[in-house]
Parts: sequence; structure tokens; C-alpha cells
Amino acid sequence: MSKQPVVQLDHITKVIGNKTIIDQLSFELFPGEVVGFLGPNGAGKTTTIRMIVGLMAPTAGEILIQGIDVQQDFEKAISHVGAIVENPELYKYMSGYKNLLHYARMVDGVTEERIDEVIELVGLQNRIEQKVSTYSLGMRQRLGLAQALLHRPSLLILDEPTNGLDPAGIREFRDYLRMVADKEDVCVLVSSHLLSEIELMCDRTLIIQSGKLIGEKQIQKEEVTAEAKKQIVQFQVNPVEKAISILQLQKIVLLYSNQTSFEIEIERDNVPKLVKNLVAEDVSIFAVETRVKSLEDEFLEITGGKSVD
Ligand SMILES: Nc1ncnc2c1ncn2[C@@H]1O[C@H](COP(=O)(O)OP(=O)(O)OP(=O)(O)O)[C@@H](O)[C@H]1O
Repeated sequence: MSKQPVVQLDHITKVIGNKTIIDQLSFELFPGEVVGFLGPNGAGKTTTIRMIVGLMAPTAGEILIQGIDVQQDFEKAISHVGAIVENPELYKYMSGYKNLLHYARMVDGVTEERIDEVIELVGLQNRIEQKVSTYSLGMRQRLGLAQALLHRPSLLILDEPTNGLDPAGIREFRDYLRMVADKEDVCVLVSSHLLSEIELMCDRTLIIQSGKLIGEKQIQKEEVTAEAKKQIVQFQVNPVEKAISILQLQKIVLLYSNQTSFEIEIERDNVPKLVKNLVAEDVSIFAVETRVKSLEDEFLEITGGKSVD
């Protein structure tokens, strides 16, 4: 990417007591991208975010936001950050507009035009004069997003952003995030232990475990055709042992098997040939089910089978 990074973490380590919580963590985040920060509970996501926003000092290493060292010039660095924690803090008895006005007064340089702009960005024009207590959870999340955007941050940090939203709400929030990242050229960091949430929302995912970056995944969008993707295919067959010996001959990697079925990773184009071979060897096939490899499968591969939560 040719753009300058918004955030640079350079070999960040955090030791508390005699425990290394974050271990030489390095990554860069760029404008306009929505990045997932994924890891099981206790992996070190919150600690990392606390260091990025200057609430905790690293034991070693450097964090730069827009090139400014968070430790050396906290106020200037933090002026580029907007954050929404789990539930945005809103005054329910006040209107959406009054909430935004209240926050705008606490920050320098937020004009009324900017307030109107963020309201439009999150699609709350028609409801902004009504009390927050009348808002749905999704609308509250969007108002929280508007509030975090008021001072034109370059980095937006969202911690478990869709907590409590239903699938339709998650989809809607994702579309707003995507649009905000594009229109405001802001980098959005989404911290979550939910693979489904991250997979839906993010362009790229950083996977953290025990304070270390253990994987990075660029989530491919439309450019990857379904045919080209590796798929996980489950076969229900009889006898399974015979089928497995055929797989072994063809050097197909077996992911899982039980007494009635097995699961393999295979390219779509190779499925018909395998079916023919199984039938030719007198293996009865009761069902063949395909699913595209999900981030969860990747995560399990990378972490060696330790699932999140
Ligand atoms: N102040 C502290 N003192 C001692 N240990 C701590 C402290 N803060 C965090 N830890 C430990 O550091 C590890 C990382 O915690 P952290 O909260 O960053 O994980 P997380 O990935 O955000 O998990 P979660 O999804 O549960 O919030 C955990 O093992 C936690 O117990």
C-alpha cells in the first residue's frame, strides 16, 4: 500500500509482574481499511488497545499514530483517535442531536456543519431530534459511531461492536462502517473474539494469541471466484475405511472422519473425479456437502486446533 500508515506498532512488549502479556508485537494499519483484531479471551487485545490509546505504557517498543509517538506526545497522538467501547455512552433522556452537541463542545473545532455531516453519514437525519431512549440498539450504535467521528479521527477503534445486535443489525452496521472508512479515509480497528463478526466486517484480520501475532489474513472479496476457493467437503459413505484408503492413494488430506463420514479439503474441480473413483471401488455415497473454508477453519489451523472461547 502506498499510503502512510495511520498506526505503527514496533516490537511492543508488555510485562506485568513477571508475565509477558504482549510479546514483540508489530503491525501497521492504513487509512481506509477495516481491520479485525481477533483472538481468544485473554489473548491480549484489550491490553494492546489500551497501549495504542495511551492508557497503559508499553514495557518496550514504540507506538506511532500518524507518525506521533504516543508516549512522547500523548495529546497530539490521541487527537487522531476515536473509540467506541462495547456500549457507547449516551444520555438516553436527551435527543441524539443533543448528545452529539454535548460531545462536540468537549472537543476543539467541531462545527455544526460537522455535526450534520456525521448525522448524515450514519443515516440518522430523520430520528436525530428524538430521545435516545426511543432508539433501537442499532441506532444507538450508529449514534456512537457518529460521536466517535466528530473530531475527524484517522483511527477508529471498536471493541466488540455488534454485541447484542441481530444478524440484520450486524449487516447494517457493517455497511455503515465500510462507507465511513471509504468516505472519511479513516482506519477502523475492530476488536473481537467473534470470528463471524470479523469475517463479515473486515478487509484484513490480525490474529493474536498469547500476546503474539500468529497470523494475518487478507479477506478476499469478489475477485476470488467460488471455483478457485479451497473447499471443505463432507462425504457420508459406507464403508468409510475403504474410502479413506482411496483418499490416501490420491494424497488427499483427511481433516476428520467418524464411522459414517469424512471431511477433506479439496478444490471444487476435483470433486467429480473423487466421486467417480469412490463409486468405482464400490463405496456407497449417501451425501456430499460442500462449504467454503471459513475464517474459523483458518483460525483453527493457525492456532493448532484451539478454538476461540
Ligand atoms: N493488570 C493486569 N495484571 C495482570 N495481568 C493482566 C492485567 N491485565 C491483563 N492481564 C492478563 O493479560 C492477558 C491479556 O489480557 P487482555 O485483557 O488484554 O486480553 P483480551 O484479548 O482483551 O481478552 P478479552 O477478549 O477477554 O478481553 C490475560 O491473561 C490477562 O489475565
